[in-house]
Amino acid sequence: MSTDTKEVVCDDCHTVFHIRTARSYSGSSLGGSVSTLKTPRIKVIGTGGTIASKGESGSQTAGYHVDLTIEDLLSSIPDLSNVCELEYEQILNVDSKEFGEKELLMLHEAVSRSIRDDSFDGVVITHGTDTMEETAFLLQLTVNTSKPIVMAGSMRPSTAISADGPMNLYQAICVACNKESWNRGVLIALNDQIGSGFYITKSNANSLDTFKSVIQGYLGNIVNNEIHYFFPASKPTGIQYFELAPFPKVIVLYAHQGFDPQIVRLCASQLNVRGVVFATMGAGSLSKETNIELYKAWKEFGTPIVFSKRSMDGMVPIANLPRELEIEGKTVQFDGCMASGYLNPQKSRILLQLCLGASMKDRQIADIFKTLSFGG
Ligand SMILES: NC(=O)C[C@H](N)C(=O)O
Repeated sequence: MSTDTKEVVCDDCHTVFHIRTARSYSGSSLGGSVSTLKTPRIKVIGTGGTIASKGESGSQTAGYHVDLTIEDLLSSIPDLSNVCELEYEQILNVDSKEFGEKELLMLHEAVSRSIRDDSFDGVVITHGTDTMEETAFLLQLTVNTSKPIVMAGSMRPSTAISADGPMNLYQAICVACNKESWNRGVLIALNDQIGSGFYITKSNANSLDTFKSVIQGYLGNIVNNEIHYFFPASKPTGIQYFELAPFPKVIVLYAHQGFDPQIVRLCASQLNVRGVVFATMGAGSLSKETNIELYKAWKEFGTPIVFSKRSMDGMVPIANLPRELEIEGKTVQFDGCMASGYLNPQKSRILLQLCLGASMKDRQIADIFKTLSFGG
């Protein structure tokens, strides 16, 4: 494998990045799973996460730290030269809890640039699993392409006995090489399964079998180098694309018994919050008092409120929104509330940010949620 290293300075934050590119050349395709005649060419973008982490011993599966480059990771996979040509780029090396606007913009730029490059057949992103679903959702709504974008991560650090990273990354690269992966949107390939980045969520904080979208299901399965898709290629229902604009401040509030409704006013009045997503109880339940405070915040500060849910599965239907409220004997119309449909709070937050970034008003935002998050 030949390697070139170049230094690039980020215009935005002036950070110096060492971008390493390497190519491996190969002959045969992989166990019948690669259906292109030419050897696929894949861009791998490294951002960090547990997959790039090291612990002190083989049995340590918590308290480890990011310490491996994407080059280290790729060189731990022996069979890659039989699969594709690849080029890699390290844009970040952080735990995914550190992802914010700056990191997302950097990743978005690197993905868009790689997708525009006709020489690449697909893109693989290594990423921490904690916020992988958020990044996948954002990319899904901001990068319009038929090429596969596949996210890979791991639940065990590279030093663990039975580390899952190398196989997960290998499989993600195989998924990106596969012609059947085109036109399916952003994919998350982990633990032998392929899921839609639009819907899938991390369901277990520790287990290898963590990414689930129980109602929507998996798109495919990977066994012994074979990739099996269960359905023909399609993207999530109602998909549409947004321009990336500066992210307006949108927060998620978590509802519970005894929730203090004053928090809503505090956020809107003191913290410059432009939108609120609520992880409601059940399918849109908030106390009467909380709904009244939400209405007041919307009236006074124009803060749209998205009603999402604490439960991993199910949805918030429009019928459960508090569209009419009784306040001091008068009935008021609360048009600033929207139902998240099937989207969880963290994905709803990103959608609300994209809508607000596009200067959309309440009704347009409600329409976007209806089109995008109700599965048609
Ligand atoms: N499994 C993981 O990747 C968790 C890690 N904390 C991260 O998200 O970066």
